[in-house]
Amino acid sequence: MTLWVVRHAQPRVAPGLCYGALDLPAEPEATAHAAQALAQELPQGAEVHVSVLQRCKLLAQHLRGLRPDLTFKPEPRLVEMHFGLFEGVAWADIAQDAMDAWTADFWAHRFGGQESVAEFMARVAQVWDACLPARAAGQAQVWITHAGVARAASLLAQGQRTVLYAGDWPREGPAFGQWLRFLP
Ligand SMILES: Cc1cc2ncn([C@H]3O[C@H](COP(=O)(O)O)[C@@H](O)[C@H]3O)c2cc1C
Repeated sequence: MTLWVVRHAQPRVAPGLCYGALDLPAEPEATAHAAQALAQELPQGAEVHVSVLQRCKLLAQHLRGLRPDLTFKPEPRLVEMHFGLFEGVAWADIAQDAMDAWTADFWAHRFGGQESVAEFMARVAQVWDACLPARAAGQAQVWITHAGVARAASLLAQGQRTVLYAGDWPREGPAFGQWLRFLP
């Protein structure tokens, strides 16, 4: 059964800031608009796993109002990758050395000192695997989450669980308020 991976609507953030797990608010109007579109798309009785950051919770809250048939579960493992010391810092103000250290060891380095791509992929893979039995049993699954998580899901859908080189990290992800669909 299908898995929908939905990205929250536009967050309120200055352009050029590095934010991953920073708990930014989402634009209320854009969120309401995204919920309307999603409410028309999702099948009856789907199970919705929601990142615990407020930009995702707000979209889930709107969706709940429109679709009382859905069930919602908070899922901390669907939060965006944590950039540690660099959360809330302008990308332009992050030292080139820090960027280079990450590129040199993309998989295992903790950019900002908090979380590596390996650790991030491992927690997203846990949720992916946990959803498989329900999908196999015909229960549609939905994640309300972030761009990095959606890219991780694209890799998992192809059976790829390791990304050793920065150049192999997917470029394309859903735009704000949009989603990817993974068929059975
Ligand atoms: C390896 C990696 C590199 C990233 N660079 C930016 N983001 C992620 O952090 C930001 C927050 O996403 P959202 O707006 O959906 O909450 C985005 O720019 C997204 O691409 C990354 C995520 C990962 C895993």
